[in-house]
Amino acid sequence: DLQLNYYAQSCPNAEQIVKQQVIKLYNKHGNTAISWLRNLFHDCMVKSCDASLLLRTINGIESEQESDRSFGMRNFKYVNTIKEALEKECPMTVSCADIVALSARDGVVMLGGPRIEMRTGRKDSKQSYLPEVEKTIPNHNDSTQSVLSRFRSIGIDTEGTVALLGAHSVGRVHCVNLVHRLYPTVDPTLDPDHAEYLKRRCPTPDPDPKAVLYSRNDLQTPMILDNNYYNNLLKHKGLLLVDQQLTSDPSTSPFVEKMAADNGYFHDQFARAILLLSENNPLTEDQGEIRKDCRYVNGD
Ligand code: HEM
Ligand SMILES: [Ca+2]
Ligand SMILES: [Ca+2]
Repeated sequence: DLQLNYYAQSCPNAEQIVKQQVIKLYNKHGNTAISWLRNLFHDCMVKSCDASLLLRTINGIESEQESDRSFGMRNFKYVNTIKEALEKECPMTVSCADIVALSARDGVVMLGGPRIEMRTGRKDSKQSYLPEVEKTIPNHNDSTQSVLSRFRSIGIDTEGTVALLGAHSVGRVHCVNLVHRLYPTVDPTLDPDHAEYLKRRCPTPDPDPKAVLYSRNDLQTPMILDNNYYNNLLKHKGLLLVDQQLTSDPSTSPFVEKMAADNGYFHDQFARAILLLSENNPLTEDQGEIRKDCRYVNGD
């Protein structure tokens, strides 16, 4: 079972080492902290927080990273940096799944978000579940009700789901995920001035998917996990349809308004929901393994 400080005996410095690495990486590449947060969502939502996301395509394994839903994910190579630091101190002891969880927790702190007390003891999967990704991770233009039902299926309520989408207070969106709101006509739920700005960022209706054209989610505080996301939604400056629609669905709009007015309330709800997400269906003792390299299952 998951417990606080699971590695107290087996690797007493484990959590400290993850934190040190997250800080070091943040100081070199600030956006690694953003990646750790998105990794938690994409790993924990698919089956379990089991590092299934981190496996590469090889030997019959089809990586979840190859799904369209994983578009834009970055910095996977720096997970290995964290793992290597742990292997040096305690070989084969700390799971990649716990690295996903703890790095997200520490990344959130670097981004000015809440401190979250997380339990550990997750095991790593022996599979990556590529076909499951589209069944569990919503698409950027799904309806609010379909998004809510996916989160509800892993025990996260409406308030928690609205808070989790506040992760889009940091990071970026590539033009391929935006242009349908700009061309041929501008989505009427998008602020016209913001639409002009986005058209300058994304000048053509069919961007090359390999091109790096993108816009930042939150122009005011792009690197801070704050409630400015909700203020942007109220100003019709949400980038994805799933973002903007939170203001028009009567089941979510009251929470958007409350979170826009109160950053402390947003942080409390965000912390609560991240905890639920991070404890979705963990693998226990005999169901998984501790990978030596987060990219590959252990060889025999
Ligand atoms: C309805 C649910 C969600 C959908 C459809 C969704 C979709 C997306 C899309 C399309 C992008 C932009 C990818 C790109 O173009 O590069 C993105 C970025 C991001 N998402 Fe979500 N997301 C959802 C929920 C979440 C949740 C729950 C979290 C974390 C708790 C999260 C964290 C992030 C982060 C941090 C980024 C920025 C990544 C970066 O800049 O590298 N998202 N999301
Ligand atoms: Ca997983
Ligand atoms: Ca922000």
